[in-house]
Amino acid sequence: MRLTLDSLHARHPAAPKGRDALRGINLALQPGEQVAVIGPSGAGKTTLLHVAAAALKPALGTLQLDGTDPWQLRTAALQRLRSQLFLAPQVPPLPPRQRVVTAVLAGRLPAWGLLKSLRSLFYPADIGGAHAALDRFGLADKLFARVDRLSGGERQRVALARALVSPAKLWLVDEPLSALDPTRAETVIRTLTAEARERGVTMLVSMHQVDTALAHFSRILGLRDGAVAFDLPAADVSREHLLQLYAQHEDELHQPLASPDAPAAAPVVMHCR
Ligand SMILES: Nc1ncnc2c1ncn2[C@@H]1O[C@H](COP(=O)(O)OP(=O)(O)OP(=O)(O)O)[C@@H](O)[C@H]1O
Repeated sequence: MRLTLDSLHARHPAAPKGRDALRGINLALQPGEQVAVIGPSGAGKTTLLHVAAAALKPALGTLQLDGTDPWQLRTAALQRLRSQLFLAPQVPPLPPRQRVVTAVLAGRLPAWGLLKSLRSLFYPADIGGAHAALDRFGLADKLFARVDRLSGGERQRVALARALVSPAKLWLVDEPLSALDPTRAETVIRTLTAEARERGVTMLVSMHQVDTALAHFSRILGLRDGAVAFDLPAADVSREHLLQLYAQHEDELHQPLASPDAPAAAPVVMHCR
């Protein structure tokens, strides 16, 4: 799916009279493109994903999905378009007593009719599909576990497994690694990018892990104060770009950037006694 934002402004719904959280964003993603959004806390990353998912109406400017402005559509057409969008929030709102299999198959609901969807709540309709999706995120053994018995990181991965069973053509993923340890985070981001590539899905992912974003995405969007600070191939993002993007928020750069002039770290010497 092609995603286009043109001179777009948006406000947080809880602050309708406040300052715009997004200010004059111009952005275009081609079908199948994968872009990481980085920037300090409060930069507008989550707001951008919500606007792109047609969950938050722009205050000014336009959003287009495959050339259509969703906010010009009638309700039924808007619902159809939304079924092609998958928004994975940072904290997935999973019903606590639900089984994991049902939570994953909720991703399939837009492709099913009402009757099949209701039936699947009691008799999961595609257990094999849910199992395969969970397996990609190392959670196959949790298929019948209750959601409230999962850790925060496991819940986050269940929410991502939903994307794999959904019919969506645009994935908007908000900080998918925030509850994961570094090794797990590496596996998850590899899986997510590979699956999106295989399906030809367009993907916009917000991240705080700058080094992971640079390693796994070919295009990086730097957001600061609701505006695009840079939109560059990952290979062109320099230390200076990152220092400017995170100025006064240096603590948010998970791994402090080594100065190019700094001497290489001394090798660790282990002494045997
Ligand atoms: N609950 C809220 N009530 C009012 N305004 C909010 C709220 N949440 C966010 N905002 C406004 O929207 C702006 C953008 O917030 P947003 O959540 O999009 O940023 P973010 O880059 O995703 O931050 P983080 O990395 O901390 O999740 C904030 O700077 C703030 O002005």
